[in-house]
Amino acid sequence: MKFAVMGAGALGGYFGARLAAAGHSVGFIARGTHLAALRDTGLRIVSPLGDLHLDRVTASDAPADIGPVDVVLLAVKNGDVADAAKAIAPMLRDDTMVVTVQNGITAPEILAETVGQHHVLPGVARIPGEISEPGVMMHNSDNNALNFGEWSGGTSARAEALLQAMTVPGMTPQRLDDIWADLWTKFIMQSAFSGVSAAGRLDIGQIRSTPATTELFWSAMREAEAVARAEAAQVPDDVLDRVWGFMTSMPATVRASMLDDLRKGKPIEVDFLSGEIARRGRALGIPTPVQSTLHGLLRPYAKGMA
Ligand SMILES: NC(=O)C1=CN([C@@H]2O[C@H](COP(=O)(O)OP(=O)(O)OC[C@H]3O[C@@H](n4cnc5c(N)ncnc54)[C@H](OP(=O)(O)O)[C@@H]3O)[C@@H](O)[C@H]2O)C=CC1
Ligand SMILES: CC(C)(CO)C(=O)C(=O)O
Repeated sequence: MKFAVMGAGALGGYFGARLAAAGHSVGFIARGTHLAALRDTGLRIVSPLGDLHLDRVTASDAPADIGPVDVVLLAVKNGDVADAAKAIAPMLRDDTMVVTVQNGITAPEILAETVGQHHVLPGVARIPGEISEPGVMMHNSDNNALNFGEWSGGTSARAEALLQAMTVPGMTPQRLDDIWADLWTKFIMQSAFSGVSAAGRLDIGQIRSTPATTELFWSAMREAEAVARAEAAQVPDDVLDRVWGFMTSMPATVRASMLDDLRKGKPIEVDFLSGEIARRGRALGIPTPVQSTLHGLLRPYAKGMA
């Protein structure tokens, strides 16, 4: 299949590199010093699942240079989704699939407003990592899940073909019948994790080993779960235990991607995580004091400090 990665950062770089190494055609859309490094020295993945160096990649800041593709992996941060949705027009045919990976619940809707819902396959990624220096993606655990599904549920020939194409070494794709349930499950987790990790400058090990901080994390999750259920999200009855199981399975040094962004002075996704839970809670009449506090503490950094 012919892929394009819109936003070849941590996730886009990782998945795009694995797909390219397996023989797929992959065009990377990047910018700034990272694009310069991709052009000069290629893309390097440092990963417990095996390092990879692609010394030549097709990289540009202009989607027209890549042209129409079968699949666009939309891997920009939430705050860039609306602009990226407009920018990818030259890479779309009528039947191009656009897969999202953003934390939170709003990216598929924002994307669909511009490109149309029929293009969009909402996705959920569980893969801790960051761009550690231009041209280098550091993968911080062996989690590499990319779940996706059809917007309206069930399956389709195109979703099955995509699953097959993405089943390559270093990737664990899964097609789900109800991708929205997984988006909400991750949203419950990530609103709590990113808020506590970033506000407290804490990695996952510190959150797990400090009872008061563990309780804070659970309180934030309970608020997010209440909002999810009021929104009729079909999350499992034991969603919080499942999330905690995932939290305890990750290496102690993993921290939320939002903490990495905060430390780099980059924009952070707080409006799309704790802020979105608090906003929906207000609309639904559900109290969200912990999520609102996390949002308030982090909101000053939403646009970054760089
Ligand atoms: N990192 C992680 O551990 C995880 C992240 N996620 C989610 O995945 C999404 C992507 O995160 P992540 O990979 O960390 O983000 P990154 O910041 O590493 O990657 C996004 C990249 O897209 C680039 N970009 C944005 N807009 C454009 C544009 N118009 N043209 C060219 N390049 C562009 C950014 O450039 P620039 O840096 O200049 O802005 C950046 O290099 C987020 O929504 C996050 O919530 C989900 C699971 C795990
Ligand atoms: C929890 C983690 C690292 C795992 O995917 C994540 O999604 C993030 O911090 O953005």
